[in-house]
Amino acid sequence: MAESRKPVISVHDLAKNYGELKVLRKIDMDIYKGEVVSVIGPSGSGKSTFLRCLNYLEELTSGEIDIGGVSLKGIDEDKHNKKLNEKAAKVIRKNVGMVFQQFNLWPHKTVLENVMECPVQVKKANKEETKKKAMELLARVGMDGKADAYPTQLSGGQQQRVAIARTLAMEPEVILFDEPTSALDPEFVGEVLDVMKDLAKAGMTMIVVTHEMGFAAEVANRVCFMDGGYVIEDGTPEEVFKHPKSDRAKQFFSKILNV
Ligand SMILES: Nc1ncnc2c1ncn2[C@@H]1O[C@H](COP(=O)(O)OP(=O)(O)OP(=O)(O)O)[C@@H](O)[C@H]1O
Repeated sequence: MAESRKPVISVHDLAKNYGELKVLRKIDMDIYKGEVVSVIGPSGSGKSTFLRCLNYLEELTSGEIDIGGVSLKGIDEDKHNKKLNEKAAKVIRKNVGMVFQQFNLWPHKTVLENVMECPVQVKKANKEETKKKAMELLARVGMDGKADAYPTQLSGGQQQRVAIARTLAMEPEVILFDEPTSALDPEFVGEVLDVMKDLAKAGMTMIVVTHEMGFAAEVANRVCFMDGGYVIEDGTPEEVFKHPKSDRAKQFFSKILNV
């Protein structure tokens, strides 16, 4: 049992500065297999920066992130950590997928090619097998009928579902979602959330920066409320939404939940 409680991601004393601006101040967090963590908080509180540090899209100023035994370390402690981080990131990115607000599909590749690209190029996987698997993943997100379409021929919701299939194609252990529905017209939000709900049900470990309080309340089993570069609430949706300890969270929820 002890083995299963080993965190998938362990964040210790993480800080991130942009010059003088202290964006993340001191983050300590362990994330376990199968957890669906919603990261919420006011604009500018550091949510996206935190997520981006987890797969080294941002350099860490200080502190440490451990993912599956591979570490990223702050460069304030030792400048040489930058080189080590770059090496570590190559391993980490194979285990940690990311879904972006703006989908980031390759515009000149078809839907199927988008999903096949990383396994074939990065993992050097067999093309025929990858194609079969890519079609299964497209079916899983309801996009197998559009395998030969190009991204510009799709709605935002459809593009985001393809982006999720593309991420799944790398068989990640964890998926990071950075405001995956924020760029969508309201009518397409539900279809993307439904795919994310299915992933959560299937046991995928997910960290989701979102303004969708409904998703956070219904699907997440853990909610982290960030403010000013700190995680100031961390608990079940019930605990954080209904019984926040901090005045800052109480204020924030009373505004957005209209209570
Ligand atoms: N590359 C950068 N260079 C300088 N400052 C940055 C950079 N990226 C983010 N910031 C600043 O860091 C702070 C936190 O940004 P971040 O995007 O992490 O916040 P957020 O909580 O995700 O906000 P939002 O909900 O509006 O997306 C903001 O003040 C932002 O302007």
